[in-house]
This record gives sequence, C-alpha cells and structure tokens, in this order.
Amino acid sequence: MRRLGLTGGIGSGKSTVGKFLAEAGGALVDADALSRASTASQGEATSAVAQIFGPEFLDAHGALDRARMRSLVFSDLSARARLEAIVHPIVLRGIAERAAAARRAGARLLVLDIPLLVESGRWAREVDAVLVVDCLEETQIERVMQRSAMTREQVQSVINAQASRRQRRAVADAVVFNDGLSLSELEAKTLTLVQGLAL
Ligand SMILES: CC(C)(COP(=O)(O)OP(=O)(O)OC[C@H]1O[C@@H](n2cnc3c(N)ncnc32)[C@H](O)[C@@H]1O)[C@@H](O)C(=O)NCCC(=O)NCCS
Ligand SMILES: Nc1ncnc2c1ncn2[C@@H]1O[C@H](COP(=O)(O)OP(=O)(O)OP(=O)(O)O)[C@@H](O)[C@H]1O
Repeated sequence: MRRLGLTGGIGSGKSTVGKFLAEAGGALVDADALSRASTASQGEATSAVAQIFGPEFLDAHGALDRARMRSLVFSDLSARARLEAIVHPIVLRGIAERAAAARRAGARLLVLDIPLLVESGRWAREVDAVLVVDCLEETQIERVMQRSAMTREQVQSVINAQASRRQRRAVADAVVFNDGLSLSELEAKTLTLVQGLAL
C-alpha cells in the first residue's frame, strides 16, 4: 500500500481534493475529522479538556465549545500546545488504526489528509509522497468566511498559526494550485498530478 500525504492551509481545498481521491479509489483518512470526533460529545478528549481548560470549555452536551476554544488557542501559543497535547495522540492512534484497516482491506493507495503535516515534521518518513493544496491567502480567507461565521481576523489568526505557503511547497512532491479552478477542473488536475507521482 502506497501512502500519500495530503496537506494545505485552512480553506485551501484539502478536504475537497481528499474527496476526489477517495472517489477515485483511495482509502482516505482525515486527521481534522478524527480531531473533531475526539472533541464531540462523549469524545475521547473531552474529559481532559474540562480538566485542563475548565468545564466552561464544554457545552451543555459535553462537546467542546469550538468557538471559545478557537479564540483562545489561536491567540495563545501555550494554550494551543496544551490542546494539541490532548488531541494529537488520539488523532495519531486513529490514523494508525485506519491505516491498518485499509491495509487489511487491500487498499492500494492510502491518502492521509494531515493539516499539520509540514508543522509536525514526523510525517516525512511515514508517507511516500506529499501532495500540497495551495492557493492565495486571500482565497483562503474568502472561502472560510463564506462557509462559517469566522471573521477575516479570525481566519488570519489561524493562517498565522500554520506553516507558510513557501514552507509547504518546499516539502511537496506535487502542488495543486487551487485558485480560479472549477471543482471539475480541480478534480481533473488532482488526478493527473497524482498519476504523475507514479505511486
Ligand atoms: C481549535 C479548534 C477547537 C477549532 O475548531 P473549529 O471547528 O473552529 O475548526 P476546525 O477543527 O474545523 O479547524 C479549522 C482549521 O484550523 C486548522 N487547525 C486546527 N487546529 C490547528 C492547530 N493546532 N494549528 C494550526 N491549525 C489548526 C484546521 O486544520 C483547519 O484548517 C479545533 O481546530 C481543535 O481542536 N484544534 C486542535 C487539534 C488540532 O491540532 N487539529 C488539527 C490537526 S489534527
Ligand atoms: N476550486 C474550488 N471551487 C469552488 N469552491 C471550492 C474550490 N475549492 C474549495 N472550494 C470550497 O472552499 C471551501 C473550503 O474547501 P475545503 O473544505 O476542501 O478546504 P480545507 O482545506 O479542507 O479547509 P479546512 O482545513 O479549513 O477544513 C469549501 O466550501 C469548498 O467547497
């Protein structure tokens, strides 16, 4: 089984590209989805979140209050490190379990959608190639403002916490430039680029 790391900044189009690769037959593992599951009601991370940050960071259903946590961690590096110390080990376990299941199921290509692939540094030796989804910062901001209630400043604070476009491109084996493309053009470009990687 070959392993393709998929990464990109907030709103770059990673999940969309991941969906196209899954439709083309890849086994997709989404780190953001594992993170969200761990902080949903009854999620594995919720009791540690209440213990470390206080019960006011959980809502009435026991799920993480995401807007409250977002405004804390994207303006406070040490709070972000505390949250990551809770969530990341759970996400890493989830990735390993799903990768093993995909291998058992005979998948030929495993697509690992890892938003912090470049930041974490541990993935270089775990994947056979890296596909980066890139776009202009202004496009990231517009997309995220359109799909959520986040303000321009809030999106910018997430971008500031992430690797730069240049850092991501430096580790890429292939880059999809997702600006000015229709979804079907994005799909075609993605599939051509991944075929070109000859995984
Ligand atoms: C801060 C939280 C509560 C905000 O939740 P919210 O629903 O608003 O956003 P969501 O999870 O969909 O993420 C939005 C964007 O921010 C990015 N992001 C999330 N966490 C981080 C982080 N620690 N550093 C940089 N970017 C991050 C995501 O990749 C995505 O592009 C949430 O992102 C979280 O629990 N983050 C910590 C876990 C983490 O590091 N996840 C990312 C990799 S698994
Ligand atoms: N080429 C495109 N044309 C039209 N809409 C697009 C295009 N690429 C992405 N989008 C839209 O932009 C939004 C962000 O895309 P997506 O969710 O794939 O990004 P992401 O990188 O996974 O973001 P995040 O890290 O924040 O979860 C979505 O609403 C998606 O439908």
